[in-house]
Amino acid sequence: MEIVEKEKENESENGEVEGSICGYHSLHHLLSANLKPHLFQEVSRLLLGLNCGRPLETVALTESAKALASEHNFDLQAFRFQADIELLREPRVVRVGLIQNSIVLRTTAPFSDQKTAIFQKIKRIIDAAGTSGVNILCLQEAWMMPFAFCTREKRWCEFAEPADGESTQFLQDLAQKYNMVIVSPILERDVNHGETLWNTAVIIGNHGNIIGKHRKNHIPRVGDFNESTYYMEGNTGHPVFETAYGKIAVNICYGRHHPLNWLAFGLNGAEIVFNPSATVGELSEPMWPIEARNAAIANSYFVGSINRVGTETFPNPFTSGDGKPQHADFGHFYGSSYFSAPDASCTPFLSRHQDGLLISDMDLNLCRQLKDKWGFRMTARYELYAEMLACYLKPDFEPQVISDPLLHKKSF
Ligand SMILES: NC(=O)NCCC(=O)O
Repeated sequence: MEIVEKEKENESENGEVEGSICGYHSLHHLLSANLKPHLFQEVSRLLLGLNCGRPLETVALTESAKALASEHNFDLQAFRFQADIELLREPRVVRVGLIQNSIVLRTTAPFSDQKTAIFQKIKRIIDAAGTSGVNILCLQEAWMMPFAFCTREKRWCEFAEPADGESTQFLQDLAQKYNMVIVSPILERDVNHGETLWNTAVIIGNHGNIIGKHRKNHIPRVGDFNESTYYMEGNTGHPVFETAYGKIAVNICYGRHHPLNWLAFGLNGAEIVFNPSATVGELSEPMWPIEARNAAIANSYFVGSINRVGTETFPNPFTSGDGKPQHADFGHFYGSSYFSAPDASCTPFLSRHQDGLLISDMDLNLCRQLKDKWGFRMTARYELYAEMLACYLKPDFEPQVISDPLLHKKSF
C-alpha cells in the first residue's frame, strides 16, 4: 500500500513522471523518438563517440532477464565495447553491470523494514544480472539506506554496518550463486576503531569472499550534501583490487570532481573504475556526462558511473544555509548511469527516473591499446607535477605568476 502511494506521488500535474525529460526516460530516448534516423545517427556519433570506429553495438539479453525487468519495472540495457584483435593476446572480454535504484518505503517506516524492502528489490535486479552472465556488478553509493545525509540528524547512523555485516552477507550469497564479483557501497561502522563511520565500498569476490574495501576519499561540503556530519575522509588510499575478471577500483561519488583521485587509481593499474554516486539534478547534471568520460580517456580505463533515482523525502525539514526556504528532500536523484571507455566512446544513459540495470561487455585489451596509441602515461610529466605539489604543500608557497610589467606602470 505504502509503495503504491509513493509511485502515485511521483506523477506530476501534467501527467509526466517526475524526473522524466519531457516524458522521456533519457536524452537518448528523446532524440531517438524525435529525430529522423540519419540525424539521430549523426547526433549519436557526436554525443557518444565511436568504439573502434563504429557505433556501439547493443547486446541481446536472455528472455528471463527481460521478463524480470518488465515484471519489476526496471530499465534494462546492454552494450558491447570492442577492442582491436591482437596477434599476441587473446581478447579479455568481461561482462559488467551497474544497478541504479530508488528506495522502496517512506523514510518514516521502521528502519529494518526499509532495509529489507531495498534488499528485496535489489535481489530481483541482481537475479537479472546473474542470469545475464554479469561477471562484475556495482551498486550505487549507500545503496542500503535512504540518502539521509542532507538532514544532519544522527539517527540515520543506525543504518551503518560493519564491512562484513548484514548487507555484505546478503550479497556474498548472490556473488557465490552467480560467480560474480560485487562492489557494495555502504555506510560502514568500524567497530574495532571506536564505532567510526566511513563511506565504504566492499569488494566481494566471485566465491563470496571479501577481497577488501575502499573508503571514500573526498567528502562533499556543497548544497545539502552534509556528509562530513556523518563520516570521515577515507584512510585506504587508492587500492586496485585484482579480481577473477580484471583489476577494478572504486572512486566514490564526489571523488569524481578530483582528477588526481582518478589518476591515482590509474597509476595503481585499474582497468575498470566504478563511480557509485548519489547526486541531484540542480547541482551536478551538467558535470555528469563529462567528468567520468574524461577520466576514462585521461587514464586509459573503463568507468562505470551510477547514480540513484527518485526523490527521498525526510520527516523534518532542513535548510541549505543559502537563504532559500526550508525543504524536506534533496531534490531529484537523476539516475542516468552509464559506461565510458578509454577510446572516448560511451553508452547511452539509463533512465532518469526508473530503477535500472546497465550491462556492458568490454574487452579490457582496449586499455593497453589506448595507452599505446595516445601514450598519456609516457607524455605525462609526473616529476614536474610532484615538484609542484611538494612546493604547494609548504606554508610559504607562492604561486608562480609572471605579471606583465606594464600592468603596474602608471599611464601618463
Ligand atoms: N554523495 C556525494 O558525494 N554527492 C555529492 C554531490 C556531487 O558530487 O554531485
